[in-house]
Amino acid sequence: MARDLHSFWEWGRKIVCVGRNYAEHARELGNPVPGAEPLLFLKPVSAYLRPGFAIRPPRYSRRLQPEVELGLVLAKGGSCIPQEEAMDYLGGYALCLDMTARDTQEECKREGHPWTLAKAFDCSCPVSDFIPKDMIPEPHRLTLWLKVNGQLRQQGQTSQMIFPIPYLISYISGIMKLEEGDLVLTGTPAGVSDIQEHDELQAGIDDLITMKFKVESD
Ligand SMILES: CC(=O)CC(=O)C(=O)O
Ligand SMILES: [Mg+2]
Repeated sequence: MARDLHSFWEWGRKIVCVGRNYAEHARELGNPVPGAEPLLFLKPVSAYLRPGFAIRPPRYSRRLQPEVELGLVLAKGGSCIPQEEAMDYLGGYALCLDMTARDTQEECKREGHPWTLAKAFDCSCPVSDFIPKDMIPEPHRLTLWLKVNGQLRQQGQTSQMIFPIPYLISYISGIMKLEEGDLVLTGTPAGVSDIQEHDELQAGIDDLITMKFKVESD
């Protein structure tokens, strides 16, 4: 039986993240722009954080950065989904922050380690309410934005994605089975920057949806 996607973060399965899907963001961090294939990493479902709860930086990081991203919520599962059918597997969208311990990530890159500590800690995936698919008829024509204490830090168009949504769903499902309730983070546009304790983050998709989070330490 189909489950209620409006609470996908309560029962959802995996969070698959796409990295460097916006060329300008890859360049701002001195990273190569992906060639033929997207860069993927995972977050556990324990990473979910809902508005009303504070973002708590991991104890080992001094450089926490939010990355505003469009999330894709899967309505049904499949393997090796053809690009032409990919949008039929989508139930809707969510606005997400891919919280990143940037200093830890730099160290992981230097040491050749996976990004788990930098990307998969508790609170590392703040997520908005579910947005049904029919509310966004043109997902490649959206503006994603992020303000910190009222100041605009990130603003980018989903039209700038290197790998578009049908390609991502098809590509990921050829590697790991996608399941109902899975979330795919599609990468962040340029403008990432550090945040501090007591900062207030506000993110949005155009004027369609917005969400707020405070940063607090224990
Ligand atoms: C360098 C990164 O952290 C990649 C990433 O997550 C992105 O959205 O791009
Ligand atoms: Mg990201």
